[in-house]
Parts: sequence; C-alpha cells; structure tokens
Amino acid sequence: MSFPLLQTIDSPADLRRLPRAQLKQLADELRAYVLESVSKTGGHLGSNLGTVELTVALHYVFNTPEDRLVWDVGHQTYPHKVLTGRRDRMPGLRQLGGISGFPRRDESEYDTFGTGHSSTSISAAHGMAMAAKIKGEDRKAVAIIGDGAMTAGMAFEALNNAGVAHGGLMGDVLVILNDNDMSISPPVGALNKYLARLMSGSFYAAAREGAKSVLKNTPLYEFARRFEEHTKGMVVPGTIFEEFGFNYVGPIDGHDLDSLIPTLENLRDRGGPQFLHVVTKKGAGYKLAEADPVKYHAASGKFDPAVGFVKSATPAKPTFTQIFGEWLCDMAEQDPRLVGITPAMREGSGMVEFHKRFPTRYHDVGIAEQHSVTFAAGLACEGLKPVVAIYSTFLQRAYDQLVHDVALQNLDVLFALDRAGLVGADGATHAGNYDIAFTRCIPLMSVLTPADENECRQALYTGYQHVGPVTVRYPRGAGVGTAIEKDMQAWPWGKGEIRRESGKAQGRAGAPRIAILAFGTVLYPALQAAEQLDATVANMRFVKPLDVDLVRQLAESHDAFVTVEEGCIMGGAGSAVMEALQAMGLNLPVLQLGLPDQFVEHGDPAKLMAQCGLDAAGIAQSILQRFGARPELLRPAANE
Ligand SMILES: Cc1ncc(C[n+]2csc(CCOP(=O)(O)OP(=O)(O)O)c2C)c(N)n1
Ligand SMILES: CC(=O)[C@@H](O)[C@H](O)COP(=O)(O)O
Ligand SMILES: [Mg+2]
Repeated sequence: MSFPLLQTIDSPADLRRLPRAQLKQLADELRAYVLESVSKTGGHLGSNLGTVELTVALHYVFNTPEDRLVWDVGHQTYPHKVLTGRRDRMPGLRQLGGISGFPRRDESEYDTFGTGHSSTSISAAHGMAMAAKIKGEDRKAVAIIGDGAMTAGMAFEALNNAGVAHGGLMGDVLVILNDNDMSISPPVGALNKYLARLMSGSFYAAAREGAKSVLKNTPLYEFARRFEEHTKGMVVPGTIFEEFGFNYVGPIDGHDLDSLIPTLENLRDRGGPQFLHVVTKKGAGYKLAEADPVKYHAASGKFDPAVGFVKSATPAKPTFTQIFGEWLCDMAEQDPRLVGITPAMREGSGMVEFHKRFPTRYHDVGIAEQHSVTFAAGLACEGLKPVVAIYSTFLQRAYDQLVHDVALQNLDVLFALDRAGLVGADGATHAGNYDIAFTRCIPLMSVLTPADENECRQALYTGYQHVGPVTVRYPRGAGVGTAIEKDMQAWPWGKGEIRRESGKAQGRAGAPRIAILAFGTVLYPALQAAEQLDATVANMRFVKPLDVDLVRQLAESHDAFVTVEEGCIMGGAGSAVMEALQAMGLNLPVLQLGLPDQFVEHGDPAKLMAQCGLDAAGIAQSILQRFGARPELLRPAANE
C-alpha cells in the first residue's frame, strides 16, 4: 500500500501546514498504515484504529509539543507516534531496541508523560496545567482518557482536584473522554450506563419526562415551586463532570473531523477545566475489529488483515493463564464459597469460561484494582473464598489494600498473580518484577512460586486450602509443557524439594559443591545449568514460609549457594534465603540471580531473560564466574 500524504508528515508542524481539506485523506492513510504496521509486528489494534481522527485533530488544533497531550494507558498512541516523527520506526514496535508500545518521555518530546497503567492522565495533565500557571507559561494540557480508564478511582481523584482553583490559580486542562463503550472486555459498572444515557440523549428526555409527570395533578401553588425546580434541571442538566467543576461539551462524533476540529479550537481558546465527551468505535475502519473489539484489542503477532486473527493449526501448549482458568472452574465446582474477581482483565486472566459457568460468582469490577482487593476482603469477612486474578504489575496499585485490608486482618484471600516476571512486548510498565519482594515482607502473607504448569495447578489448590492471604505467581505465556495432574493435591505447607543431587562429594578438591535454590519457572534453566556444573538443584516452591529445614540441610552439605528467581534481586527470594542463613548462623557464600536493579525494556521474553542472565547459559556462566575453581571455598571433609 502507498501512503503519499502520510509520507510527507514528519512532525505535527507538517500536519498543521496541510490544507484543512486534506486531513480526511491523511486520516485514511494513517489508519491504513497503522493496520498494515500492526499486522506485521503485532500490538494493540482496536484502540489505535479508534483514535485516528482524534489524533489528527489534536495535533492539528493544539501547538504540540508545547501544548501537552497525555494519553491514558497509552495503548492507543500508534497514530500519535506515526505523526510525531516515528512513522519509519513502527516496524520495530515493542521489539528489543525498538520503540515502545506506550508513550515514553525518553522516546519523544511529544510523549509528554509515560503511561501504560491506566487512569493517570488527568492527574498528570492537571499537574502540567498547574505548572504552566505557576510559571506563567501559556500552554494547554490535554488528557485523553477512555471510558474504561474512567472507571478507576484515580480518575475521579483527579477530576475532584482539577475542577477547582488552587490559591486563585485554575489550570487550563482539557479532559477528552474517548467513549467507545468498550474496555478490553465489554465495560462494566454504573458509569458505563450513565455514559450510555448521555450518548443516547435519553438524559435530556428523562429530565423532560420527569418534569411533566411531576407537574400534572398538583395544586397550583405546588405547581410553581416544582416547575421552577425542574425547568432549571431540564434546561441544562448538570452532568457529573460539571459537578466536578468542568465545562462539559458533547457527546460529539470522535471520527468526524468537521465536528472535532471546531470544537477543539473552541475549547482550546477557553480557559479553565474543560471536558469533551467524544464517541468513537473501537476498531473503527476495520470491519473485523469493529465486529469483535474484544478479540481485536491486541494482536499477539503477525496476521493477514484480509483474514484477521486465526488460531494456529497446532494446539499450542496451555498457558499458565489457561491453567488458572481451568483450575478456577474446577475449584468452583468443588467449593460454592469461591468467588472470582478480576479488575477488568477477564480475557487476559483466563476467566471467560468461569464467567460463563459461574455468572453469579464472577465479578469484573472495572479498572479498579484497589476496590477489587478490598471487595475481596469484604467477601472473606463473610466466610466466602475470594480469588483475585490480577496481573502482578497491576497489584502494585492496590498495595495498601493488600496490607491494610487483607493481611492485617488475616483474611482468607487468594491472589492469582499472572504476568509475574518479565512480560516481553509490553515492557517495563507491565513487568511483574517486584511482587516477591513486596508481598513476602507483609506479615501473615504467604508466597508460592510454582515451577511449571502442573505445579501451578497444585500451588493454586494448596494456596486456596490455606486459610489466610496467599499469592501464587506465574509468568505470561506457557511453561515447559509438563503433564497436568487433574487430581489436586495440596503440597506440604512451606516445603520445597530437591530435584537434582550433585555427584560431587563435599569438600573434595576441585570446584566447590554448589546448591542452586530455584523459585518458580527458572527451575528449568537452573536444572540445565546444573547438568553442566554437576550442581544440586532445589525446587523451593515457597518464598514464604521458606523451607528453612531444607535451607539448613543444603547449607550443611554444600560449599556455596545460588538462588534464582524471575523477580527483583533486591528484597526477593534470594534475600529471604540470606536472611534465613544469617538467622541460623550459617555463613556460606550466596550468589543471588534474578532481575537487576534497573527497568527491563520491552522485547522478546527469551532474549530479555538471556539479557538478565536467567537462561541456562547465563546461570552457568554466573556460577562459574563467581565460584569456578575456588579451593578456598572447600571445607575440609569431616575425616580429613
Ligand atoms: C491500572 C491498569 N489496569 C488494567 C490495565 C489493562 N488495560 C489496558 S487497556 C484497558 C482497557 C481500557 O479501556 P479504555 O480506557 O476504554 O480504552 P480503549 O481500549 O477502549 O480505547 C485495560 C483494562 C491497565 N493498563 N492499567
Ligand atoms: C494496554 C494494557 O495494559 C493491556 O492491553 C495489556 O497490554 C495486556 O497485556 P497481556 O497482553 O499480557 O494480556
Ligand atoms: Mg473504551
């Protein structure tokens, strides 16, 4: 395909030089380019196709980058990236060394705020708008937030704050609600119903009907009082956004440049908090995506636009997500107390089947991680057994609820932490690198790290049987493909196991006798490395409670330890082992392998694991570098 006009646009300044009449062609070419590009690289699709006209209009009307655009979640910014000088970098999208799938301040001056986690845009834009006022700069700040992202409490915290003056200063912030009546799944909650009424115009109709029904059959004096009350409400019904102090405009068609451009020009020139409600279609312009916006939210890889996403002929190994989804249904069959909760990630967390089979025990609470955790706590108070399916990275948003509402009260909640560790294409914003460190330090919390698909099922069952707060963490994608035992057996609580014994006798000449303590799916590269080094390997299974008996047993029979985890080294499982050794007065050298104290960027997961030294070669190399032939590590054998 050719994109003659788009090829001439290397910056928004080029776009603003175009005749207004050419913008429609530019939008059409931009949409075709994004579709073609994503069909080659994979990535988010529906939301990008839905924001093409809005993106063109915003960069046409606002003096970007001086005027700030803040894209909420940021998964809809491919058109923005193409128009802001990165058209020719799209082939490297979400790949190692390529551009991110989300806005990044260090990638472009037009990416005014890094996003990825939802519902932060209004807060950031308000900060930028207030900074402009404080510094006396004439700039606008625009937050573009979806109807899904609008369901998060943080968005309302920001509205509540941005809608009023502070010390006499009022920020010039424009909030654009991009309402496509979709989250990743169909939207949930009362806000969605409210927005639907605003969109349908029934809002006004309801106000009129209400007025008429009240005014008839009432005594005259009552008539006057009520008429005055209702005509006030009827003429300009206060939308919720106006109650927050914003001037509300809309809903308008978010695909019609003839509506968007004059409206944005008008709002740009007005000061103070402005709220524009635009209605778009997720997947606009691509029939397959329009018809199934859930499926076409994102493409996992290449696809032929003419055919769309097709399932691969050979059944792939089950993913950990699928293992969880299956376990959840099996467990729900056995235990009527089970309630499944997701904060707006039904598909990603593998709960579609559970929703179908157990609709009364399924809760999608919207993008509301904090609420999801404390809602679970409330259920647990009443003797139910809530299971919160939540990505490791998104649990970060509900940390206080985890500590204060669940652990402090020792409530019986199971957290199924999907996407634990590196996630690959989504990169640093979505990596689940920190959950071992931030959960194990909470009193009464238990932390399980299954090593493969079968262990995932057994760990979920073990955690579910335990009364109290538990996290079970597992990575994005599939494991090594172990057979799944349908029978669920609870593990001995807090116990690991030795998977491989070193053949070396301790204390003999040559390389020291090494014990590798693996936590989670890194067990398998550790086993491969151990074959090369003839090391012992323990599958620890629990970070908390740690199997201190096994730690002691290994420490007393080996010369050195290696701990391995797909989590941050700082404060992680290896730290737990070090603490246990110190507490037991056992002083042997420990090499901690895990994720480094830096953000790991987007890319192919296997390449990222190798980059972090967590593949078999990396583990073996680290061990050899640290312990190689180190006779000083050898302790004299008992009879020498
Ligand atoms: C805190 C947080 N929770 C969950 C997600 C996962 N997520 C990404 S996009 C999305 C739906 C967003 O819906 P909306 O804002 O309406 O944007 P649309 O996809 O409709 O354009 C969700 C739940 C996230 N990025 N951040
Ligand atoms: C934008 C966003 O946050 C989600 O779409 C996320 O990218 C989903 O991640 P998975 O692809 O791992 O489900
Ligand atoms: Mg939406």
